[in-house]
Amino acid sequence: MPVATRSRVTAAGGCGGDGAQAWGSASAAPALRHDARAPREGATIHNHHRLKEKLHALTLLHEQHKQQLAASEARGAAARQHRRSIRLLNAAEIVNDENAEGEEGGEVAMLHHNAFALVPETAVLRENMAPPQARAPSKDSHVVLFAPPAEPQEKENVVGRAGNIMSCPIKKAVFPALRVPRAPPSRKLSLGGTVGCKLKAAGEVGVGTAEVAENRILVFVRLRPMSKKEEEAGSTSCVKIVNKKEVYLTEYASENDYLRLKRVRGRHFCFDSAFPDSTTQAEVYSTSTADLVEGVLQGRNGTVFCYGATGAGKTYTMLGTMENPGIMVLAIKDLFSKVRQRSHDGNHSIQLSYLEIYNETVRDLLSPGRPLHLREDKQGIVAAGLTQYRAYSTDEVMKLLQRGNKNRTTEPTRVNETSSRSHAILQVVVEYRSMDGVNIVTRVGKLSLIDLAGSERAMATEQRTQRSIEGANINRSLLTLSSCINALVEGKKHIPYRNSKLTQLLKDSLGGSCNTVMVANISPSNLSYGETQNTLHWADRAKEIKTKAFTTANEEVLNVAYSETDQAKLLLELQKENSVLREQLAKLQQKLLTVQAQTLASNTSPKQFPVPSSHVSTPCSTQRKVKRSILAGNCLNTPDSKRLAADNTKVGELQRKVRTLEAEIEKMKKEHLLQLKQKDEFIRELINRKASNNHEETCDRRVVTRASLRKAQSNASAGELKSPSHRFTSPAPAAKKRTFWDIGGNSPSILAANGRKTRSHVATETPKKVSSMLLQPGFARQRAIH
Ligand SMILES: Nc1ncnc2c1ncn2[C@@H]1O[C@H](COP(=O)(O)OP(=O)(O)OP(=O)(O)O)[C@@H](O)[C@H]1O
Repeated sequence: MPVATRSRVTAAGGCGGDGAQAWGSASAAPALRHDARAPREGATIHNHHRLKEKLHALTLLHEQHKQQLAASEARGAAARQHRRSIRLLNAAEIVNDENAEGEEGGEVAMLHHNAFALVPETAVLRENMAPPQARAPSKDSHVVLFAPPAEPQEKENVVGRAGNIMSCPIKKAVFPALRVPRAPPSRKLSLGGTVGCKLKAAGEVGVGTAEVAENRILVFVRLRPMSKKEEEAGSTSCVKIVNKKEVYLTEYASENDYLRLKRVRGRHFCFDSAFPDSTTQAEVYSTSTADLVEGVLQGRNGTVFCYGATGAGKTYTMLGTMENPGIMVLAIKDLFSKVRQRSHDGNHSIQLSYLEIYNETVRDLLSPGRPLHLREDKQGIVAAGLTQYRAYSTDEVMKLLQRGNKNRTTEPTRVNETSSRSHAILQVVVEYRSMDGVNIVTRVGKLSLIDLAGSERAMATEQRTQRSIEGANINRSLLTLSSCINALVEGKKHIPYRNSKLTQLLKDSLGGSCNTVMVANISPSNLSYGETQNTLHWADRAKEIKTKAFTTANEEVLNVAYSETDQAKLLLELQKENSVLREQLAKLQQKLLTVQAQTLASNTSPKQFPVPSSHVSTPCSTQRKVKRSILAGNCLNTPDSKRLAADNTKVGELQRKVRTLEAEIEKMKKEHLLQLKQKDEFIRELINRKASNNHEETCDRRVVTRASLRKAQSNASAGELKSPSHRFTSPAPAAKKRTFWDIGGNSPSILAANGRKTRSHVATETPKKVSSMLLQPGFARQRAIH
């Protein structure tokens, strides 16, 4: 962070002097108290003298002690070994070193403890001198020797407020020279492994499920391995993960700095968890994020953000590589597997969006285009027009992530070849619906996974112009982040969220109802000491941020009586009625055809009779002529003519009947068409109502069609998250909601004109150089750490 840390440093060499004072005063205290009780008159000079004598005696005693030590060292120091082992035992008790450090770590710890163990003896007489054990570490081994920590009067990071334990409230315990920072109080709504016990299983959380608890941001620190570049530059390790919670930062004076030579400065920090460089991605995920994913499934919002200097390992932690996927990938996998396990008790839908904040503009990474605007609505701060994808499988999400990462702005810096110059936020919204008797239970949880841009100072990037602007903007947002953290810690009423886009989007995570985790990434190199110190300082501050007690799940219960189910039923009934009407219409049409066929047949039948040729042209002419002949009275009363007349009458009747039927069918047709039209309109209206309800309630902008309804119903009946095959192949066009921003915004020329580079640009420009998994089917940049 741009704000300099108030470094509370301790000088190892100085500890001797301080130790001597402390020791001397501690020993002399009873005498002083005794003297104070003595009568004042005539005793002052005498007391002073006695005191001087005592001090002298004590000094002598320690001289002897020192000589004894030297002698015992020469003789093999059997007795001292015994004493030391006792002290080590004591020290181990105090440190409460819970972790089972490896063989190597154990060795370092021993050296550490030995250094502390000998301090009282050596420190007394050698003011401002480092104890013999606190020599400079070898470059090859990267073993850090720890000097005794500072005395209490040197601490500035003491307990601030009740309950807020700062990083270094090191207490003098059994062994006076060793002070151990107390672990931060565990979050009451504990997410560290106990969430499963505290939170009810999915489906059991009812409305207003309450846990009266206070919440605070959990802070983890992750140390990355030393990079090849750093090794080549001859850097040494300045960070030590002492145990599962403690980090010790050491600053070595340069060889030319005679004033501070041998005065090794150090500082202890304590976090919810500290990950050494050997920690796997899975370990980081399970400790930091797994419980948040569980919470999201139960309707609680969760945020994880990685903070640290450029090249400290933020993107590695968040995205990882193909071989070692990071938090984002592991969280998505976990989410889908959990949803699958619970598919029997409801319907889950997963939607995601991916955006970046670059130079104070918000961009959609999945559908790049024009900048998005932030606005506040019921759900909090949202980016208007951001694409929300409905995802059905992990593979689909992976593809979306890869696509988004290619669009992310990157640039090489001095420290990191493919440095992310923007803050990236992946948001996953999980919606759960189930029927509970007559009620529909809806639960919505949002998981935000954030990879922040490097918090380096301008020097670290060694760039001018564009990089300087970027740096200024990155720093602006991170400065605002630090201001917000400060304001939240100090309990101020006004929190300056609006000062940057990043803090606006993080508003919920920092000060809202959200389970928030911060992963502070640090480099071990002493060349990055300043950045590491800053990162640890802000991580330490962030520990104190209290988020609102998040006791109730984002859950809603809808009465089925007048709800979606009712509408769905009505729709079904109407559809049924429609199909019945259609059937009726088809039958009538069939009937009409039959009648017409009969008519035709009857019309043609007179041909079979021996009719005078003049009468046999067409049925109509026949009829006319017959009529005429009858009217004229010139008709012969023959059997043939009688039959003809009867046939004609029959035909006439049939024709009338046909005409009546035709008219009737036409009428029915019209009526049915009208009815169908009305019903279609009604259905459309219902659908619109339903869609607007959905939009208001869940911001689900899908357009519901009868087909989708049927699909949803069948999915619900199957009781699992189904994945239509077309969604696997190309989810993007189908799921895309935002069309406005697409107009001309995605052109590479526009991006180039903006002076912004994305990973896809990097991929096209320098295909050989890029070993990044982000640019290939993978996730994060891959750079060898040797
Ligand atoms: N824990 C780790 N184990 C192995 N390699 C790591 C680890 N952390 C980081 N690295 C490597 O260090 C390099 C820099 O890491 P990364 O890109 O994640 O840094 P960053 O903090 O995101 O930097 P920037 O802010 O500039 O984007 C990468 O090559 C990455 O693979």
